[in-house]
Amino acid sequence: MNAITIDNLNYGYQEGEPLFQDFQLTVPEGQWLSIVGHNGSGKSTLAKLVLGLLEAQSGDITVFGQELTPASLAAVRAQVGMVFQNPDNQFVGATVADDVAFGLENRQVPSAEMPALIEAALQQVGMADFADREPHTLSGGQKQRVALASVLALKPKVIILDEATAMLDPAGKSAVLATLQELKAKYQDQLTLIMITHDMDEAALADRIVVINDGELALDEKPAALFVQGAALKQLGLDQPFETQLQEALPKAPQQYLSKQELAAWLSTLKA
Ligand SMILES: Nc1ncnc2c1ncn2[C@@H]1O[C@H](COP(=O)(O)OP(=O)(O)OP(=O)(O)O)[C@@H](O)[C@H]1O
Repeated sequence: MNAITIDNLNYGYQEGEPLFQDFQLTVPEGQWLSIVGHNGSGKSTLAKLVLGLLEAQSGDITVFGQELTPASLAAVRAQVGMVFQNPDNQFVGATVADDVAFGLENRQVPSAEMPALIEAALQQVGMADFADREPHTLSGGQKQRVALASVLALKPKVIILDEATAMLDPAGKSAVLATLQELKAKYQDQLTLIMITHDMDEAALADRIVVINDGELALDEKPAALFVQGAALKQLGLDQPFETQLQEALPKAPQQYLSKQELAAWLSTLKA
């Protein structure tokens, strides 16, 4: 089954200025998809269209077989969670636990069931010990993990992360990405991840990367196949990952794509 199908999507913010024209994208259930593209290419707009925060001028968006319409909006949103870029704009609760509770209350989960659900969600992101903390006392990475817990508590089948690590320091970013990897390992095909990012190291974690360029799907590849396309990426305003640039600058390096770990292993075989 497909998690998301976007068919012949047409959307523009202004009349006569289309951003997406007959746009197509299918995301199979359980896939980890990265969406990359230069600033203003349409990535966030696409996420907002899938969540029904924006309404397409025409075309169909289907989430697990259910077409997105005003009538199905609530049912579709129940399946799709979203984590945004700014960790400070995502909190409504006075404490971490209150914040996770907020979404559950909206879903009218009986209050007797809430403590266990909150505890389980916080545990999954390694934040169970912070339940009573005020969100403003957390680091950026911790805040994003709580935002993820608030989404997870609602048991979504799809999580969209829109530049969710962009404002984090390296440690915060690593913690969020490690959490995502753990979640994916745990839920496997039960969880579809769509990660909008500028960061190629982050995109490398996905099963598949699509490059959006001015509302068009420019490239659609597995990470290893995308990263060797340096010239095409440059033309689309993107860089290869650092290790791929390094590999290509080394005259004797293997010609095929090497991950960071594989390149390090190859470098360590070289004699001084
Ligand atoms: N509310 C809006 N009203 C009018 N135009 C908008 C609005 N939001 C975005 N746009 C325009 O639509 C285009 C796509 O923007 P979008 O935010 O989807 O791109 P993006 O790929 O997510 O960019 P970034 O990487 O900078 O977040 C841009 O040209 C942007 O200026």
